[in-house]
Amino acid sequence: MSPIGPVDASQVPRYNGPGTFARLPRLDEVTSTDVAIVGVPFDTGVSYRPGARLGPAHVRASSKLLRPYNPALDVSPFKEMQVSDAGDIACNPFNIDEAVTDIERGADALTGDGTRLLTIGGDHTIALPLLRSVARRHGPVAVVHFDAHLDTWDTYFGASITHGTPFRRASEEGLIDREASMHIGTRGPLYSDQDLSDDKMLGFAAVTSPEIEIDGVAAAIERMLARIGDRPVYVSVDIDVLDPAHAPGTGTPEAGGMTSRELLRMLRAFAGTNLVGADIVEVSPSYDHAEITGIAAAHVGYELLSAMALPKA
Ligand SMILES: N=C(N)NCCCC(=O)O
Ligand SMILES: [Zn+2]
Ligand SMILES: [Zn+2]
Repeated sequence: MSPIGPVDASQVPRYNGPGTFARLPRLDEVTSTDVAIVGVPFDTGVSYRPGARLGPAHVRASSKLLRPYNPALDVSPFKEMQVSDAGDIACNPFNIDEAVTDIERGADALTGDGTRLLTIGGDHTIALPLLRSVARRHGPVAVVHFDAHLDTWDTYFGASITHGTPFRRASEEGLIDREASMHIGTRGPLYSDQDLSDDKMLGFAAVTSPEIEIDGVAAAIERMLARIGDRPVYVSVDIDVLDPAHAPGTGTPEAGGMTSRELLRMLRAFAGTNLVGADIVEVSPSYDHAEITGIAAAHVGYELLSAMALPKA
């Protein structure tokens, strides 16, 4: 049976429903799914501007213009595999520990049959329970983390699970492959130079935003692919990796970031890799204008799905 694709925009105008990502079918409308899109509307872990709990609905609404064929990778992702929208994981907004358990259980329930997840957040806290779930299936994974921030800080106000700490916890818990994980696009002021030495100890390499400017995207892709090799890879995209000009709708914006064109090109390089899951986080719609950030996030999702649709090299 061939996959059920998106609603045809030549038959039903794209501003009509449904409200699923890319107008794809809902999970309960398909018999099985290869990839599920799932929202995690959680933002109790933020340290500055809130609002990412409204990210999943915003990114879905901004994804209506996506078309079925991706010329950059010569693939029709929704023909190659069944992709469906699983709705949102309900998680406790008042208790971070409980929310993290809710998210991990929700992810486990969706992936028990081998389904891969593309998660729309939510703040970056959610990467921790998502990685716990992924590592249970695949063992420690190569994490490629696109972000202005390291997110390997230790605690904020004594709290160990926040949006600034998921990758330190993931490294401590053995969820990531310390030989193969890296940040892309990091930049901006830190608390001290110890942030960088701690980060290295935790197993992360980095291609910083200034390095991308100086050496170019091709060199960044080369370093990224060399680092991950043929390991199972999990991609986490904090939308604030983009310059605020390309993604104003986010909670902790930092000047001097990547363009959306550079980011989409880097994501296409995951075609042929063993991409076991991905998330897009930190879209905060109340700071967005003209859906700039929502549209960027929707295209990020589309390129990740396209890469997932192509066979492993
Ligand atoms: N946007 C994410 N994920 N983290 C930013 C944390 C920055 C800070 O509070 O210092
Ligand atoms: Zn960030
Ligand atoms: Zn982050």
